[in-house]
Amino acid sequence: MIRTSDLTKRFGGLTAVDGVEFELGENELCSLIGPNGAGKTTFFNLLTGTLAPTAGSVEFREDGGWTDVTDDDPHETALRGVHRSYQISNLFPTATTLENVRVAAQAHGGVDSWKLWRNADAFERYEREARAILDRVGLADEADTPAEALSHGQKRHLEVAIALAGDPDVLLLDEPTAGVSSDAIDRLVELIRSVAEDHAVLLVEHNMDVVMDVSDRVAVLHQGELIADGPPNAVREDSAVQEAYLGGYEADATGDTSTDTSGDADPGGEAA
Ligand SMILES: Nc1ncnc2c1ncn2[C@@H]1O[C@H](COP(=O)(O)OP(=O)(O)OP(=O)(O)O)[C@@H](O)[C@H]1O
Repeated sequence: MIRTSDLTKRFGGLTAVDGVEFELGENELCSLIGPNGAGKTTFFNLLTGTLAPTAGSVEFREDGGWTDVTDDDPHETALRGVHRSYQISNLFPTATTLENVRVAAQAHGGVDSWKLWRNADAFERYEREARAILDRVGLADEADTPAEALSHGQKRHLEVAIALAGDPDVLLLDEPTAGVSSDAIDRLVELIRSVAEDHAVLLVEHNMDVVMDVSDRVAVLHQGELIADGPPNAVREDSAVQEAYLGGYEADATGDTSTDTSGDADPGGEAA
C-alpha cells in the first residue's frame, strides 16, 4: 500500500532517517521498533507529509499503480487514505466522544460536508457513520461522554476511532498502548488486531509483548537505519537487533504484557 525508497531525513548534522527501503502490504500489520531517538516518529512524519525528506521517495498504491506522494502535504496524504494516531492526545477534550468522531468523519467528507444547511441528511449520515465506528472500537456506551472524562485507555480507543473516521487504507499508530494499564492493553490489542483485518497498519510500539503478539512483520530502526525487517521470531533472534534494542527481552510465558523496551530516557508515555 505504501513504500519508501532511500528515504532520508537530516536535521543539520544529524541523520534521523537514513536511506530506508520499506514496503507495507495490504492488510499487513507491521510494527516499527527501535530505541528512543531511532527515527520512528520522523519516519511516520515523512510518510504522512508532515516532514519533507532530504532525499528519497514515498509512494502510495492506488488505482492499481504506484503514485509518488513524496511532496504531498498531510492533508493530501490523508485524502489518499493514509491516517495516523498521535503519541500526544489530539482530542477535543470538552466535545463528546461522538462529536470527536463525527467531526473527523465530516472533515474527511471535504469542504461540502460543512454546508449542512444545504443537505439536512448529511449531518445524520456523519453521525451514523461515527456511531458505527464507536461501536467498532468498543465506545458505543460512551458516545455522550466528554472526551476529557474518558479513561486513558478509552482515549486511545477514541484516537483509533478518529483515525478510522478518515476511511483510511493505511493506518499509522503511534504508541497506542503508551501509559495504558495492563488490563486495558488487552482490549487495545484486540482492537489493533481487528483494525488490521481490513487495513494496512504500521505500529510504533515499545511494548515488546504487544509487538510479538500482533505483528505479521517487525521492522527495526537503529540510528535512522533499517537494521532488520521480517517475521517477529526471526527479528527477535537477530543478533544486531538484540544488541541494538532487544538485549534481555524474552517473551513472558505468563502473558504479562508489561515488558517495555523504551529505555530510561522516555518511559513511553503519560501515566495511566
Ligand atoms: N525537528 C527536529 N529537529 C531536530 N532534530 C530532530 C527533530 N525531530 C527529531 N529529531 C532528532 O531525530 C532523531 C530521531 O528522533 P525521533 O523522534 O524520530 O525518534 P523516535 O525513534 O521516534 O524516538 P522515541 O521512541 O523517543 O519517540 C533524534 O535524535 C531526535 O532528537
